[in-house]
Amino acid sequence: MQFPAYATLLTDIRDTVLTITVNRPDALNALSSRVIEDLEHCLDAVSDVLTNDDGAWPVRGVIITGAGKAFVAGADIREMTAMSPDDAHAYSSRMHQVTLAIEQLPVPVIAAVNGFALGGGCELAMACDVIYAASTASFGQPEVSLGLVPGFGGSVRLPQYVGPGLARELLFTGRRLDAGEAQRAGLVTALFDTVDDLLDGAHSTLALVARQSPAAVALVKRTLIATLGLPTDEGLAIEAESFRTAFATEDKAEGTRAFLAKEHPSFPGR
Ligand SMILES: CCCCCCCCCCCCC[C@H](O)CC(=O)SCCNC(=O)CCNC(=O)[C@H](O)C(C)(C)COP(=O)(O)OP(=O)(O)OC[C@H]1O[C@@H](n2cnc3c(N)ncnc32)[C@H](O)[C@@H]1OP(=O)(O)O
Repeated sequence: MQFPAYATLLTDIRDTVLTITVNRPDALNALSSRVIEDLEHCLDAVSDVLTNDDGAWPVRGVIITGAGKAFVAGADIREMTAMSPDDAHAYSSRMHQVTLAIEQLPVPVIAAVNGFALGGGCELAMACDVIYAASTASFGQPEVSLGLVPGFGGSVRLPQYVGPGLARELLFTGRRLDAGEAQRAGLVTALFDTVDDLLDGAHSTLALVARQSPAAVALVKRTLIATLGLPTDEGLAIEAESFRTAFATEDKAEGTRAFLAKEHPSFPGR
């Protein structure tokens, strides 16, 4: 799978794992209009390749990380100074579509947070399926210190990650969490000493995913997102439908066959 050269992103595919690196280190990878456009195009390209039904899965997992000492230090404050309220609403809506595009990718997306994940950076990480962090990472939603409020999903996703009480404290104070506090709060799933260990850890997790049924992994991601926050009975009804869907897949036939034959499955991917 080939990607065009993006002005603000680096892309690299290794062993079916696509790594997307936000690459504006001089501005701590701040989300400019150009970064947003590049993210939209890159995610569209991945989605186009993965939403066919030929069973080909050139990408089984995605890592999003940042170049230099930041993951993403938020929306570009320079660009926002001249932004009108209507433009701000339009960009917020565009960024919401970026988060939804990440959620709709049929493969797991790991945010490998290597440094500052603030404002839109923390929100980008929370749109991913799992957040891994290096000990150098920090998180926060400092929008109130700029006279702003979150515009990239933080008001919705932060309470889902850390609970309503801590989310309120973080959004009201704008204070940061270091990597350890972020892990204890449930925002970070795994903590690594160095950025190299962080990226290796994310690759290792996605290598384990790549050994599983692509169709089942895509289906369970879809189910997790569809049921998030629903009343239990409604969530269970969606799960039952997903269970039905799995039984119609070639992967289910292969997975159950291989187990009984005491073989490793060779999943068709559909
Ligand atoms: C017209 C089109 C506009 C499209 C763009 C806007 C899209 C809007 C989309 C909406 C969705 C986003 C909504 C989000 O919820 C809102 C936000 O994210 S608000 C911003 C939140 N982030 C912050 O407040 C962090 C700001 N940065 C800092 O506090 C500090 O930089 C730091 C991270 C603590 C690091 O401090 P230092 O180590 O001292 O480093 P410097 O401060 O010197 O920074 C180095 C260099 O980077 C520049 N920079 C840092 N952060 C940003 C930023 N967010 N935007 C722009 N530039 C940034 C900083 O100015 C320095 O540059 P230099 O002075 O060297 O030129």
